[in-house]
Amino acid sequence: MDQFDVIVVGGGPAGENVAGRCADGGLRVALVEHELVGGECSFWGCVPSKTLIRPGDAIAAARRVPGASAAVTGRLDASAALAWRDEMTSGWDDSGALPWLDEKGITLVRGRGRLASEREVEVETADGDRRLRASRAVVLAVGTRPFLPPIEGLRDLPPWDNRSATSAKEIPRRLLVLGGGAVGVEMAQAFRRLGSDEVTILEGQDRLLAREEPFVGDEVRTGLEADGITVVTGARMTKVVRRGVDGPVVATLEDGRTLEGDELLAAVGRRPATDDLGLDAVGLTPGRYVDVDDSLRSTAVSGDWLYAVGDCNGRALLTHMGKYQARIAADVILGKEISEQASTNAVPRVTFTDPQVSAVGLTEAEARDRGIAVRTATYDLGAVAGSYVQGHDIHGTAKIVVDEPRGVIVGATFTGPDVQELLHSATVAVVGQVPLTTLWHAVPSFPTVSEVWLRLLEAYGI
Ligand SMILES: Cc1cc2nc3c(=O)[nH]c(=O)nc-3n(C[C@H](O)[C@H](O)[C@H](O)COP(=O)(O)OP(=O)(O)OC[C@H]3O[C@@H](n4cnc5c(N)ncnc54)[C@H](O)[C@@H]3O)c2cc1C
Ligand SMILES: NC(=O)c1ccc[n+]([C@@H]2O[C@H](COP(=O)([O-])OP(=O)(O)OC[C@H]3O[C@@H](n4cnc5c(N)ncnc54)[C@H](O)[C@@H]3O)[C@@H](O)[C@H]2O)c1
Repeated sequence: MDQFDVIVVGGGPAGENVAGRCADGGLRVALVEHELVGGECSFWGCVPSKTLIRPGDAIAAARRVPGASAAVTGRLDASAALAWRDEMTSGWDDSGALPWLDEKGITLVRGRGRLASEREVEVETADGDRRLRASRAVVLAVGTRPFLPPIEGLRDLPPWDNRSATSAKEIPRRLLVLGGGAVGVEMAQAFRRLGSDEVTILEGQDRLLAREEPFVGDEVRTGLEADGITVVTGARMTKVVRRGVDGPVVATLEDGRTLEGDELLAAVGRRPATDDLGLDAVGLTPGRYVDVDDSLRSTAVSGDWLYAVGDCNGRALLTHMGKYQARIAADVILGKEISEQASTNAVPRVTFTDPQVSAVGLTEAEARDRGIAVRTATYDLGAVAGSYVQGHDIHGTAKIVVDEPRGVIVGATFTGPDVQELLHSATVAVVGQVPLTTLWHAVPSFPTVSEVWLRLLEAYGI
């Protein structure tokens, strides 16, 4: 039996961070990973998707600038974009991540890990099974896998998932996208701009990105349609079939309409990768998210030894949130008094479409559901001087959701080009619970898009 202080199962961003911080704190750490160290984010999620989005985004940005637009004459070079994606994923090779583990003294155990009993993990390695024992903690950081809805014929296609989309070697001429959430809208626009002639998104809800403020879905839809993408909302696919071995995919909707494409990307959410993790050996239910408290400890396993961080606890399926939870969990394991706060009140999120969407904290509807006495302010992001000097056709919206009795912001949303960089100012305001009367003295520079803060406060009545 191999003895460690801490065993981390899953080497994605959350697992790497908890392992690194525990090792920095002087603990002996084993990191168990059965595919690539770096996880979904580095190889089939954030990194390749943002790389595929960037070329089209850069061209769109140049086209908005008089003078620069004249220089955009040719077509986007899709094969160079795919080659850059290959470079950014190191050709799906994780050897670049390994020296870091060595430097920290972390033992990498390659293989599939399973909980065997309290504090024990069995790993199926290429050289046979290995049993590891942790004196302090076992941390689950196994992430998620794509969810496939039970639609007739869907599994048999087979459909593209996030892995096939982000590692695509060719741009399909016609792409159907099932699901208008983050993966669906980002990949739809990326492929359209990389050269797909026809892209259609089918979303079951009445609008895209339905968990965000309602104007978000409307503005993203307008942006996608301006690119020539067809958006179908409030519709259900009942059946799908591929004609012949390599023929087109034909999807039938509930109302009898049919949609045709060369590939179908299923982007309808995720499920926890916990079905084959030995959860039953410690009294938990396989296939479910691992419920944790604010120390990131399992709420259902006694003895304070089992933790879950990142996607697999279902709190916030985002890399930066998994890494944040990892830092908190490591500190708890190291004996510090600290607890997770951001996942319930202050999750920052960016959807990298054009227009971009960035938001933090609660939407107006969520705040009202929580019984907060809310007042909001909204401002046209294109109407500030910082936007004019960016070029023509800079559109977007900024909205703050204010807890009126307390005079603090509990949520903020921005749409428009490059609003990703506005987000952290809002996150600081939400997490710091900065009174609006204090924010009034945080003067945004002229001419920056951040001046929208000033306009929002004026619109609120400060
Ligand atoms: C297309 C796409 C784009 C995305 N873009 C963004 C973005 O721009 N920004 C953002 O914040 N988030 C983004 N996300 C979400 C982000 O990828 C996840 O939130 C993040 O990867 C979660 O990190 P994790 O460490 O919890 O899990 P993962 O990254 O899924 O890593 C889990 C690791 O555990 C390993 N593992 C699983 N089971 C076992 C086992 N039994 N034994 C050993 N190893 C195991 C897996 O091989 C994997 O390496 C995107 C997701 C997708 C699909
Ligand atoms: N930029 C980013 O940060 C980024 C990018 C991509 C993914 N992600 C993360 O990855 C996770 C997974 O993304 P996702 O887009 O797969 O899931 P999601 O939950 O964000 O969106 C899924 C969408 O599919 C729709 N849907 C569900 N079933 C359907 C059906 N049968 N027919 C039609 N539509 C259906 C839902 O209404 C929803 O709009 C997200 O939670 C997100 O946090 C983040």
